[in-house]
Amino acid sequence: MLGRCAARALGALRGLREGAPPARSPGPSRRLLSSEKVSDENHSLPKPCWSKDMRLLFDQFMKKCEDGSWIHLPSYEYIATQRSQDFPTFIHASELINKEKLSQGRLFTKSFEDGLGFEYVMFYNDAEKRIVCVFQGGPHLQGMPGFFHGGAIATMIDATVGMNAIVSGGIVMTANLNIDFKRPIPLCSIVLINSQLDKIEGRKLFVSCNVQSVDKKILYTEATSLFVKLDLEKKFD
Ligand SMILES: CCCCCCCCCCCCCCCC(=O)SCCNC(=O)CCNC(=O)[C@H](O)C(C)(C)COP(=O)(O)OP(=O)(O)OC[C@H]1O[C@@H](n2cnc3c(N)ncnc32)[C@H](O)[C@@H]1OP(=O)(O)O
Repeated sequence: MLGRCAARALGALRGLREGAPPARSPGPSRRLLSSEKVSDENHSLPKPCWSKDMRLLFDQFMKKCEDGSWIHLPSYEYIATQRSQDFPTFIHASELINKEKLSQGRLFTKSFEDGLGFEYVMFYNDAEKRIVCVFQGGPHLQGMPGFFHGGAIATMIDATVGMNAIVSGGIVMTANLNIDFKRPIPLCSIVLINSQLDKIEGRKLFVSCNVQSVDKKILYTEATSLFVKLDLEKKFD
């Protein structure tokens, strides 16, 4: 059975609608703060740009979801801020945030054309409080020729441990992220990001992770992180 936090966070990720379809859906466009129309497409479903191996891993994890021990997490390009009722103070009280610009906000990892940047899908195990992210990085994530940029790896790590913290604890922000880059990751390869919630102390959530090759023979990266649950009474300005 999912914990309350996880269920709420998952509900938020699904558009804050109980029972909203997690599947790819051509459904109605969302209306953000401006009149701009945006897509409701769930990007965590197979696309033509996914490699055969990525698709295979997706199918394997979807199989694990059948008994309910794993959950396939949806992901969207846009977070409709007026629906993010869990952090109204944080989003709406700050005079620093230009509402028109906010309406154009787009999740960083979803701002590349299909196949060129971050292609990924995450699976969550509530009993073990962990997430596995299957990540296929595209050619526009290059750093040293032939390898992924360290910032791109850090981004995917932050997204994965961040999601682990959100589904485990609610609305959090990254306070600290330590990364050991042990081996360069070949450009366009597929890797597994294994994230684990280690402990919760008050508002602090400690999450660790590693990045491995699909056959688990190569340990590319290790990381530890601290997420702090937002104090919704505080103003960030
Ligand atoms: C509706 C749902 C929608 C969901 C939608 C999902 C969308 C899909 C998202 C995918 C996932 C993306 C994940 C990306 C996540 C980011 O990228 S977040 C962006 C980067 N992070 C930031 O910009 C955060 C900037 N920092 C801050 O705003 C504030 O420092 C924080 C982190 C909120 C903490 O501030 P605060 O609430 O005032 O906390 P504070 O009282 O100072 O400290 C609380 C405790 O934490 C400790 N602490 C704080 N900072 C540190 C630190 N750096 N080191 C060690 N200890 C620390 C303090 O010592 C204190 O400890 P105790 O005394 O309680 O033992």
